[in-house]
Amino acid sequence: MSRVGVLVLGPAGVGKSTFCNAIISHMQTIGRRAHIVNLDPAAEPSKYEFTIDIRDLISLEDVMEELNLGPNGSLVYCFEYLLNNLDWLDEEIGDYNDEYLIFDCPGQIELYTHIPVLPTIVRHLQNQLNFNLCAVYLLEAPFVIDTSKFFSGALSAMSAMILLELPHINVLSKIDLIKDEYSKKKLKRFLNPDPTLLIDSAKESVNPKFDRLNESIANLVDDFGMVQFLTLESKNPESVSTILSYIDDVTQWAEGQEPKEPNDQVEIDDL
Ligand SMILES: Nc1nc2c(ncn2[C@@H]2O[C@H](COP(=O)(O)OP(=O)(O)OP(=O)(O)O)[C@@H](O)[C@H]2O)c(=O)[nH]1
Repeated sequence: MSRVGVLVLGPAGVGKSTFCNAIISHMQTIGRRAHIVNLDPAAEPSKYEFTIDIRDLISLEDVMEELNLGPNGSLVYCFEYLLNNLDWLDEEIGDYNDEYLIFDCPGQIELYTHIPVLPTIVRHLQNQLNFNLCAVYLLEAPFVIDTSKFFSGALSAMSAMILLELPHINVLSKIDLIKDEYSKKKLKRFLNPDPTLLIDSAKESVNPKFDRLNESIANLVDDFGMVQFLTLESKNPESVSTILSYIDDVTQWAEGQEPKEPNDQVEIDDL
């Protein structure tokens, strides 16, 4: 018996729900069972039905209306409410065994970087419900092709990695939006870059007084192995399938397989 949970994380609008739908669709096609767990109390309707939906427990709209709070305060309230009612989640998850649960998380990254909501849920899923978990952290490819934005995105991914302490897969989403050769070339530098190249590239566009800071960040990101990104185009089944195979590996779904080196399969020239 094994339970696999995939936490899909990343800033607002990066393509988390689209990826959740794409992976469910792909798994259905190949005859595997998976379900979406919606952890966003403000979620829009999805193509696939949520098997478990936090909005059945509490919704952002109700909290804003009844407690007269703003959207951020209401979101924090919803999660504190969930943490006080984790038995609801236990009951909903019930007996889902031998299948994937894909957790579609809200885009407010402070929920995993500033307040310990997701770390608490993660420990609960691991310790009480025996989940094998991994985090898939999405960043938008068109956003990160500037070095300074890449640093900012990589640091936010690293922060989630350190806080959640889970096997972590970084993904650059919306790769189909990188069309011109110049941008493709720039993006290629970020898939598995040399820190020296990152530093040189930062020097091209950032005020020299930040050189030492950028150098430290590039080395830190490199030391943590954080600069390895897979690429995702949610409409492309092959791209979704590649990410699924990494998830299978890190969650040991497919036993006996050697873990792959991220980026081995990334062929930016094929874009
Ligand atoms: N071109 C392109 N657009 C995409 C891709 N994935 C998602 N989008 C678009 O990006 C927008 C946001 O996608 P969502 O899946 O709602 O993003 P999200 O991260 O779940 O958003 P929040 O729940 O608000 O944090 C939508 O208009 C999607 O159609 C992709 O691979 N390529």
